[in-house]
Amino acid sequence: MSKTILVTGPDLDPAAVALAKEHGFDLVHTPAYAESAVISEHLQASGAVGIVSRMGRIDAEVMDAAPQLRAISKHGVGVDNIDLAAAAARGIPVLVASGANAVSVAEHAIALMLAAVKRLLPLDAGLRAGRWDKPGFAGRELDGATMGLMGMGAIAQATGRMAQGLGLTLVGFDPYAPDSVFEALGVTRCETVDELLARSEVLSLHCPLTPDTREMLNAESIAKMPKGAYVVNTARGGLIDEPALVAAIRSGHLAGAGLDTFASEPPAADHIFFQEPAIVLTPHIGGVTRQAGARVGVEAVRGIIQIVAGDEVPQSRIANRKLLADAPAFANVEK
Ligand SMILES: NC(=O)C1=CN([C@@H]2O[C@H](COP(=O)(O)OP(=O)(O)OC[C@H]3O[C@@H](n4cnc5c(N)ncnc54)[C@H](O)[C@@H]3O)[C@@H](O)[C@H]2O)C=CC1
Ligand SMILES: O=C(O)C(=O)COP(=O)(O)O
Repeated sequence: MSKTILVTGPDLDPAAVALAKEHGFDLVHTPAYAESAVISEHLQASGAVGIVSRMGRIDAEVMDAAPQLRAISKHGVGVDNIDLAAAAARGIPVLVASGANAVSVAEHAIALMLAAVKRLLPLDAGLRAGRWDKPGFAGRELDGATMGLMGMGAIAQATGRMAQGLGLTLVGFDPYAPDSVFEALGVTRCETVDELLARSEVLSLHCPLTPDTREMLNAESIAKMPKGAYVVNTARGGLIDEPALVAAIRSGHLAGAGLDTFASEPPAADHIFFQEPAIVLTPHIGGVTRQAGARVGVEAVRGIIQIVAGDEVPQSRIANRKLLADAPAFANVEK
């Protein structure tokens, strides 16, 4: 059996590369943001038994190009780019590195919030262009404001803790999280998304992108937020109807936004966000720190090594565990 792992995107952290090498695995790469057909070609040419998924879709077509494939490891958490059902139908576990990048992404959410609320980028740009934009400027304090957390998982919890340090009060919505998660952090549980929206002076998105959450923030739902509120999105761009967000800022209903992710990445050069100075933008970089990169890379590679070796992997790390349990025995894999 081949001992090759295909990474869809840039190099992994050196610690992950070393772990692969130690276990006799080679790492090969596709270009960043490769189309499915290009990923398929790389899988066939390399005979890879595992994929570390960073960029690009891993769909049924890709899996069918690689009957030798044993495991798919997300380089992180969000598996919206992977067809979980197609993987389960082929007996392929999809692994996630839960929590491994949570602190880095939470720090990024706080940075985006502060940059948007304190208008750091327009003020910096004005100063560099020779303006002293102090007369007439009125910022806002965050102490005492309410932050709404959409999703109460690892990143939301870390963001919430940091926001509490700045004096924000927390409310949250997560239909799947137990009360204990809210209670441990002192977060008021909202029973509906509408209640969350109505209470959020800063709304920070931390839920996965699914059919239920796609464009959950649109013209209608934004209208339910308080006037002058801010949106922070370090989760997935597809959670937001992007033109509706810009329209709400231009109408004065929202005061601004801090966004790390786009509905389509990388965005087109003329993306509507680039014309709106009240939006602070970063290129899906929240989890890209040396510290998180080491933890995530090692977890991602370790998961593939364990599956290939037939070792137990904690069920909580398998994103398609329920689908796998229901799937017929897989006949198409080289054991
Ligand atoms: N910007 C970046 O670099 C990164 C972005 N992400 C994104 O952040 C998301 C959250 O990551 P984690 O907190 O680590 O994941 P997590 O799995 O710990 O938490 C996600 C939470 O969302 C909840 N949820 C699911 N459906 C929901 C719904 N319809 N409404 C409200 N809540 C819902 C789940 O119950 C869970 O508690 C990921 O799905 C990913 O898309 C993750 C890591 C890096
Ligand atoms: O964990 C996630 O879902 C991510 O978005 C991580 O992205 P990355 O592979 O660190 O560029």
